[in-house]
Amino acid sequence: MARVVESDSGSVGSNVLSLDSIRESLIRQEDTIVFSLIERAKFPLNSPAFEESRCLDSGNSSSLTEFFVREIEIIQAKVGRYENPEENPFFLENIPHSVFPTHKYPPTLHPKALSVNINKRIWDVYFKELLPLFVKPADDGNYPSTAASDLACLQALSKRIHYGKFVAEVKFRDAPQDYEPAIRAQDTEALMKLLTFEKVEEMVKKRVQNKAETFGQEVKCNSDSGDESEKKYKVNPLLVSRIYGEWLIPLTKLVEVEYLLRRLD
Ligand SMILES: O=C(O)C(=O)C[C@]1(C(=O)O)C=C[C@@H](O)C=C1
Repeated sequence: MARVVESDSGSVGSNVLSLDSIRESLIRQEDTIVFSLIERAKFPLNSPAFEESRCLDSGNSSSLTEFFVREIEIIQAKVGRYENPEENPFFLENIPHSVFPTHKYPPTLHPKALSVNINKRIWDVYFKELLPLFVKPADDGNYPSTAASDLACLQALSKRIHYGKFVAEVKFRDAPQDYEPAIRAQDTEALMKLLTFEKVEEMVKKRVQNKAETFGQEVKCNSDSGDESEKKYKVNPLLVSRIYGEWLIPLTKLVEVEYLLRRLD
């Protein structure tokens, strides 16, 4: 098995995969996710930005955040973002082709991978369930910066969750004899059982808690580190662990199952 070319951004650049290399990438992505949550916590909820249709463009009814994400995705598509199988747009329907020659990514995934996109669900989960947990319930009117921060979170979460396609592919290649019967039977429960490693999940949750403690602690100017119990964090580390345990890991597993169900098509 397993020669893997991995870039510093933690992305997979070869069609030869291993579970270790994929997990390394997920670990690197934790940094991006934890930092993006910490950055978002600078702003209050600012719910009118994503709840109210405020667009003044004729014939266009969308929230400021939706408008912002759509427009940014268009420009990012034009420079080739979505040629990369690790990236999945939120607004698929208006994604243009790249206007530059693009890198030819090795065809690592089954072609049906393209049809696995749960960004609508991620959008709803993020705004309705996650965001209210870690930002102040207030409105300071600073919607453009808030929307930019939301986009950073959404893209980091979406990439992590859709990485489930790569995890599933490598698990399938490592043990096709185990996965094929469950895929042929379209047995989601059996697939879920096969791909679950509870010990790994526990490690992930503990590690992201540690990262949130390390990256998000308030740094004092004197060398006296003081009483541990007085330490303050920009985002509650236990909450970051919970976000992984209750949302990110289950959604990643959902993507794994959805991908596997199509793997023999
Ligand atoms: O590392 C794996 O094997 C994965 O499938 C990823 C992941 C996760 O989301 O972190 C999901 C399912 C496993 O139970 C363990 C971890």
